[in-house]
Amino acid sequence: MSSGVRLLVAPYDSGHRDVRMGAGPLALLRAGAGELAADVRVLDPAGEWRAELATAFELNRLVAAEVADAVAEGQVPVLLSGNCLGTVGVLAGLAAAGHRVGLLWLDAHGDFNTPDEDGSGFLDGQGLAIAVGRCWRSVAGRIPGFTPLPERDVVLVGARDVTEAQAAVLRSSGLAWLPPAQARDPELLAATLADLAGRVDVLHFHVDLDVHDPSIAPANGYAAPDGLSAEEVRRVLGLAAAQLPVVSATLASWDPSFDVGDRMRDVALDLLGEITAAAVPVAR
Ligand SMILES: NC(=[NH2+])NCCC[C@H](N)C(=O)O
Repeated sequence: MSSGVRLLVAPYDSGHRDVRMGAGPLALLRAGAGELAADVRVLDPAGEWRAELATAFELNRLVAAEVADAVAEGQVPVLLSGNCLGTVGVLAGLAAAGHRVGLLWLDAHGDFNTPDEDGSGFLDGQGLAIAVGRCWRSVAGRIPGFTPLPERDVVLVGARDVTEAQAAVLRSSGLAWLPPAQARDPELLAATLADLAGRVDVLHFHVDLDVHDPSIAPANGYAAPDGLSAEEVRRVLGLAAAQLPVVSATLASWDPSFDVGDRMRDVALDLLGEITAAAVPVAR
């Protein structure tokens, strides 16, 4: 039995507080996200100066410290984040427990861009690339506990809004990429997760809410068609939890200004409830 969820709230998007996707975490908190948690911590970098790269990595250091502390207390860390990049901090914080961590990353995008190829200049589109050590290694290396995850320990689920160039990079990488059609195939999904379970001991469950189909409501300004239903996302969680202990989670990238009748908000809250029920504290 766990001593509960420690909910970490990182209300930033690209260094800006409580705007755009950075508004999602506090809106979820106002809608009751903290009710199932034993502890809620809102994270803010020290000082006044904010800059996209520096603030994002400072947040990651705060996340890593909180995650390490939560794990030491037998709690399950769950991060509500404006940016996907926050998962890098969660992975770093888990490291102290000494397990081989697998990463299940649900997203409409690959977030696998690297700076020299990324014409958009959007740091958060590089989050998964950072997690596996493809870029920003020096600043990521200053997150306590950070070590790049082996690509073969990553499963990317639901990514579909990818250019040909991005797809080529994903295909030639070591990670397993299941676009929506494959992600909807329970047997393929279970086999992919079973394969992962042969290599890792525990799992981090990462969800960019834009993995969902925008017919629910667009999760953010990057939403793309042919996404998963809320039920399909919950099924991914269920299949994952059947194979591996899910020891932490991230819900990221919900921009409330795109929501319609609070539908994506409620999908996020439901999923948070499912995560709270399914997750277990990492054994130490
Ligand atoms: N973390 C995110 N919100 N990522 C969205 C990235 C979108 C952008 N079009 C890309 O591929 O590169």
